Amino acid sequence: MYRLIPTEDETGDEDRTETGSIRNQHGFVPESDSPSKGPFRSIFHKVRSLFSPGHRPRAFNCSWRSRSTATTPGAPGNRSTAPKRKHVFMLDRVFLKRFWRILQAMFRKPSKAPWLYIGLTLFCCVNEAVVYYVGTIPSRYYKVLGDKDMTAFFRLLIVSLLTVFLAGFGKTVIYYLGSLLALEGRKSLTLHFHQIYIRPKFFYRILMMHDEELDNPYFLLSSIASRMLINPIVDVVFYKESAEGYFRYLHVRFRQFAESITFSRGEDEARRSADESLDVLLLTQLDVIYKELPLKFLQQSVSYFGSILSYVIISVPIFMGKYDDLPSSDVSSVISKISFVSMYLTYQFSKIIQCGTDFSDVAGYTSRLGQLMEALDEMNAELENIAIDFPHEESMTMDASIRFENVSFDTPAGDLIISNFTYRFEAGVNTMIVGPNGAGKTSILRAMGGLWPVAKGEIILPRRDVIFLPQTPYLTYGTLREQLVYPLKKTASGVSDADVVRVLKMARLEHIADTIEDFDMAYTLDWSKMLSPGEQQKMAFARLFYARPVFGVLDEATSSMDAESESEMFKQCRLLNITCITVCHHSSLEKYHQQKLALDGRGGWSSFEIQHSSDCHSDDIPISTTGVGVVSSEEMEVDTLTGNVEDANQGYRD
Ligand SMILES: Nc1ncnc2c1ncn2[C@@H]1O[C@H](COP(=O)(O)OP(=O)(O)OP(=O)(O)O)[C@@H](O)[C@H]1O
Repeated sequence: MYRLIPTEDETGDEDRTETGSIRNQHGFVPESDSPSKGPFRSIFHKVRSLFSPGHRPRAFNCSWRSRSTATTPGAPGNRSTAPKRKHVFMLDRVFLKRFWRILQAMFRKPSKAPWLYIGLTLFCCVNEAVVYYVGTIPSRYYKVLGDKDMTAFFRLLIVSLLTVFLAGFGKTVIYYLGSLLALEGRKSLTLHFHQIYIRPKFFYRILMMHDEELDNPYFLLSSIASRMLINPIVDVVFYKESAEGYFRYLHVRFRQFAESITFSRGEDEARRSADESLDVLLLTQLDVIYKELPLKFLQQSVSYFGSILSYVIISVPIFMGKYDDLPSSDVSSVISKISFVSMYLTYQFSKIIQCGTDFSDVAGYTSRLGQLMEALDEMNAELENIAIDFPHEESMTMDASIRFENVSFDTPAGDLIISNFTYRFEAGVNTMIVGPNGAGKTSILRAMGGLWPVAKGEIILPRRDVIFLPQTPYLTYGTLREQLVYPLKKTASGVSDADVVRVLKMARLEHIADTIEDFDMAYTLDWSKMLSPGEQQKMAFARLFYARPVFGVLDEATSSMDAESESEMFKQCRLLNITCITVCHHSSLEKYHQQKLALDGRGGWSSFEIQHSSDCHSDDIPISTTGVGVVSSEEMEVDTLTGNVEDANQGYRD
């Protein structure tokens, strides 16, 4: 039996529940928040609220930076009072800055995009000259036919056929170069994002971060037409892209949780949310269509107007008698030429207007990409500013240990996890971390792994000798050999077949070695679908046994295994000298550990040596007490496994 003093803030846990930003998240604001003018308006309103700064899909809800927003009106945790702020994305200095960054990313070395762009521009210029020449051909026909000049006619015929082919060839090359440029641009931009986004520490952080309001205070003097016609489109294109992203994300989640949804008969709910998000998406698309209508109208009108204008222009000199001296064939030729030139000019003018529509799309995408880039920048700066962010890495010394020195840190929502925590995980001493749900057991591991920053103190660990095993391991697509060496795919070829079989046997997965004949066959099937949850956890242990680190940090890593397999995993760890730091809920795991670290869920903690006599469970004696949770026989009893104050020791007696 052991006792803990609860910290002064008895309500801490409840507060966390109420203000924790992940608790109250829905894709949409409550109906009461929506305008009451029918479902159409209501859904439209949802479009805005869905992508308002306060909204985030569930997995994206946390940020240390936005801690204050978690408790302010309009923050995710207070959805019902969220003000409906409207984001407006405009053509302004921020847009230009973002656009410039995107261009830099697209055109950076070793991309072929710059050369393609230069080639495309040159070709377009040459082709424009050819097209112009083709356009003037009919006027020459008027002339040669009017003069009944057969030689000139056949000469013109050959020349015009050649130029027409040349123009067709030019258009095809332009299409080809344009497509290559699009592919190359996409490749360099995506590689750029991969490079800055999928990398240590960053990946997790960015997925956990908040949407930030990246409004800008700057405005450039853009034209009135742009303000009136293009800017509204930029705005809606942004929302359309967001809606598209959310819609796809939802479907990815359905795929991921298909089994759970089916077990809980959640198909109707899934369909409802899919339908709803489709409504939102379609409405944003409709919005884009409506907003583009004025531009389309202008564009179409200009092109029709051009054809009439040409005759208006030519009528002036004709009625003024300027061509009275010319033969009628020459007059027809002049009329044809002038009409072509004016139609050509109006066509080019309408293309400029078309560019406005296209550009508004580009501006919408730019807003979205720009926001992502800025968020990544901020995250980067944040990481660099956190002095004690990533635990110090040390190479292995004789004194192998993981040390927390006076460490305090909070959740991203600002709730205290642990305060002044000084602790040493010794190599050779298996330690279990226990405490009620939400006490911060996994958070300690997050801090250890550098996923969460610590506000104070220092964590020192021999990082290369620590491997983390989460409750749900990540299984990659690929061969069995690659699965075992994950994440060091390149080293897979160095693993012999005998080694593969050996570690699989240790992890009680020998049947997989029997089933799979070729360890290098890349299975297109998802491994996580081929293996049961317990087998997936065993695969993670197989990786651990292969890597043989000094510390294996196990976050409920055996929760899906049968008791015998679980025991086998700890036995193998002992044989391989892997020290286990285990987050768990079951007292049955005590027999594999020598030390216990108990969190009380209020920032307090305490540590105990586990006595391994047959009836000793209720007699655990605290061997060290530091920090907030000071042990005292006079204080409240807390069962650190269940977190249940009344039920203290019940689990042990059982
Ligand atoms: N990304 C996050 N943003 C905000 N709060 C979080 C986040 N992740 C966890 N928390 C909060 O941090 C607290 C500690 O979470 P943690 O996962 O460490 O608990 P735990 O002790 O491992 O719980 P369990 O026994 O249920 O696994 C919880 O209150 C949880 O709501």
